[in-house]
Amino acid sequence: TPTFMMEERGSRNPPRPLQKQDLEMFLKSQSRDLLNNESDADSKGDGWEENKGDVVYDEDSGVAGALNGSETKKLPQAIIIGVKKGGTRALLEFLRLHPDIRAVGAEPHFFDRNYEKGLEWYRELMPETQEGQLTMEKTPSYFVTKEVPGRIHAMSKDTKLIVVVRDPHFLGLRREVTHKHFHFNPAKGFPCLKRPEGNSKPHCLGKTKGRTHPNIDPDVIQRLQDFYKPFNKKFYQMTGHDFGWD
Ligand SMILES: Nc1ncnc2c1ncn2[C@@H]1O[C@H](COP(=O)(O)OS(=O)(=O)O)[C@@H](OP(=O)(O)O)[C@H]1O
Repeated sequence: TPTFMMEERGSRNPPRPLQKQDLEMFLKSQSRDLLNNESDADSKGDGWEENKGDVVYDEDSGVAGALNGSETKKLPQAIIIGVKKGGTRALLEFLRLHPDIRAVGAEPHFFDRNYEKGLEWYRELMPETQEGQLTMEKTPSYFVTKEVPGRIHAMSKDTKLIVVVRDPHFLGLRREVTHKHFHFNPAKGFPCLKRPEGNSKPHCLGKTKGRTHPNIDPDVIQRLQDFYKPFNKKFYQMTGHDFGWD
């Protein structure tokens, strides 16, 4: 992953404050990672690009655009912090169908990799919102970074942290996303996003979602189950729910 630097290595120039073009350059340099590898062929040309483009490149993202009177950029009130490969992209994309949710399509990695850039840098990444709209982001690696909980708490103790394990916890939103927004894709084996209005094809996210899994040696599976058993048990106790994973 390319590293974004404010000061060139070996440069004699002193570090300078973050500028708008720095942010744009950073976003472009990180776009594969930020877009969660969603630049795959099967997410192109299906009429859904604006979902992510809106974040990174559009005027509407606020990265290049000016705010009008009623819109502001807010720090996120809810963050999907993990788990990696838990379906976090799908959850965010389905949540974004709701008109009261605005989200960064890319993964900002603020609380793990970019923390030193500061909260204003982070806020600047956020989409503009109107009153009543929730701001969200998802970076699943937050879940495995020990500094993250303290850092999020320091930003706001009210931020909701969402962890996808199986049934996602929703956010007290009115019922807007319904069965009409889901289209089951048998090849992928999961539901894809659908816009009930218009004729756009269902959007199944990128090639990295719904990959063929290799066959795993049963001994390895057994070892993994044995290893995770005590952690799962603790997790069931914490959540008050036996997920039956072992
Ligand atoms: N509805 C829907 N849409 C898209 N993807 C879905 C969905 N449901 C589950 N999955 C599976 O979720 C896996 C990817 O999880 P993440 O998006 O959290 O991955 S990542 O950590 O951000 O890279 C990825 O799993 P694998 O394909 O096994 O890697 C997806 O197949």
